[in-house]
Amino acid sequence: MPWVLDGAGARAVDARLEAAGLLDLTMEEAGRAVADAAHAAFPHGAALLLAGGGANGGDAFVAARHLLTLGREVQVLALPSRHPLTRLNRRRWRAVGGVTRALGEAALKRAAPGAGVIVDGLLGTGFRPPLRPALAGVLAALNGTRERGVPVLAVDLPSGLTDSLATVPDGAAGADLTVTFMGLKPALLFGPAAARAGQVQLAPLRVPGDWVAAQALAAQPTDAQVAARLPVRGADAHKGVAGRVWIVGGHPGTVGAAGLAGVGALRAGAGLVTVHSAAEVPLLMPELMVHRHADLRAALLGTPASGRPDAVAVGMGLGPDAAALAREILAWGVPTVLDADALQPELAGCGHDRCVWTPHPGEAGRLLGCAAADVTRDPLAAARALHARLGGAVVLKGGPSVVAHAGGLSVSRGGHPGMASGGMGDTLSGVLAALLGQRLGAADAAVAGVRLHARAGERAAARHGYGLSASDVAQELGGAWRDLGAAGLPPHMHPRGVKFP
Ligand SMILES: NC(=O)C1=CN([C@@H]2O[C@H](COP(=O)(O)OP(=O)(O)OC[C@H]3O[C@@H](n4cnc5c(N)ncnc54)[C@H](O)[C@@H]3O)[C@@H](O)[C@H]2O)[C@H](O)CC1
Repeated sequence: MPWVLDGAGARAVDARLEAAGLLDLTMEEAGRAVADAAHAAFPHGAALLLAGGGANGGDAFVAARHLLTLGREVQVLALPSRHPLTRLNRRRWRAVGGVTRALGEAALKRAAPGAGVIVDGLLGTGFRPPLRPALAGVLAALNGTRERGVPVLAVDLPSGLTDSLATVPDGAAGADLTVTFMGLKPALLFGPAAARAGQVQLAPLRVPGDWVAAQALAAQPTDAQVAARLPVRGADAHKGVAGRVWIVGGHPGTVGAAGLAGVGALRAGAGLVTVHSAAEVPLLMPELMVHRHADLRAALLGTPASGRPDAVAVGMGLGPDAAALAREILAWGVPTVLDADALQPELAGCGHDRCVWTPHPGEAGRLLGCAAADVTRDPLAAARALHARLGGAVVLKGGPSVVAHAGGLSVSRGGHPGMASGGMGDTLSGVLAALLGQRLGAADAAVAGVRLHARAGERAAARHGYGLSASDVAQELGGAWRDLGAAGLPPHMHPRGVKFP
């Protein structure tokens, strides 16, 4: 299981490693992983390693030693070594004949132009902004060299990024490849910080798995683990057992939202999908049942309990009265997806444990009473706060999306930037409602639905290129299901029982 781990979590694991006398071995393994990655990705020319005073610099000294044994020409520029293991590995570097010169802006500018790769081991999880002026010039020179075409490999995270945040502090370095240890740092997953890190490789290191799991902020389930959450359908299934789903949405001007949610639900396996709207919703698929109601509220609330669906998605393009209608639907107690106009602060406390709430950062800010920028700065904290307020499962949409539920946080993998287009969230709501209708709990539906949708987006991008429509993505949902490895498996072979948060 790949974990998401911030600097505080990594330090807690380090403390256990140190108490066990293993921290030196862990740094050796970390530095060796850096050397192997640098040699594989940038096999030509001299390697120039930049070592800071902390343990991040210690990793760089270890990497220098291993690059030498791999036959590379190696230069090291270093700040004074403060961490005991950094001093130890600096001595070991000298013991194998390595030379260390003092790092400064001028020394870097002299050494960098001929390098085949620069390894940035200046600042890792121990960095606290703002950047001190003495290092600002060094990082500016590093960025300038990279812009002129010399590739940079960052150790753990690019120097000057804050491990747990998606924002980029002034003066931070960029990298082409980042080799990170034990767990993915949030900065490597979200927003502009992630864009600075280039390609990310996780070196889990041979640390007891439960030590890392105990400190992890979130999980990033594999596709096999996601597949284990998808519903299993017997060979004798019929539409009545595959879930009756209602889509409640649409308003003059936003009728497509409800139709797209309906398509998402059908493509994610719902047995019967009915769209209820106060407006004329286009019939995007003839298999959808579309009802226009002069009085939507009266029509829905007049339904006897026996006629209620197995799952509802409410809010997509629903318009100004969405919160009142959503409140009454929530009182039914049926599994419910709340999206778009139904994501209103006054509904906090009205939900139940079979609800999935699907805000994007703007809607999340509205629910939390903060700016969208506060949400995108620390999406894990925002998702946790939303779950504390709303319960059930929360899908904080983004690239990647975060799912918060009673078992913890889960970060989705994959997707495609072309999915940033109108209607994509409506389709997701339909997918989630379909999974709830097929008897998945809120957490399973949220984790599996988000990955299914992201995988469909990857497939749509492969087929259509960059600009993707929600309809393109919906068409790929069946293939995405198959890609995840779940469809067609008979129940006794289905990989259920894999537990993860
Ligand atoms: N558990 C693991 O994942 C392992 C990680 N390792 C590496 O250890 C670093 C973290 O090491 P630490 O000594 O705690 O901190 P850093 O080396 O990142 O930074 C300390 C260094 O930075 C200076 N500094 C702090 N803030 C600023 C600032 N604003 N401006 C300038 N300089 C600053 C500070 O003075 C120190 O000198 C982790 O990232 C991994 O690379 C280990 O290898 C073991 C396993």
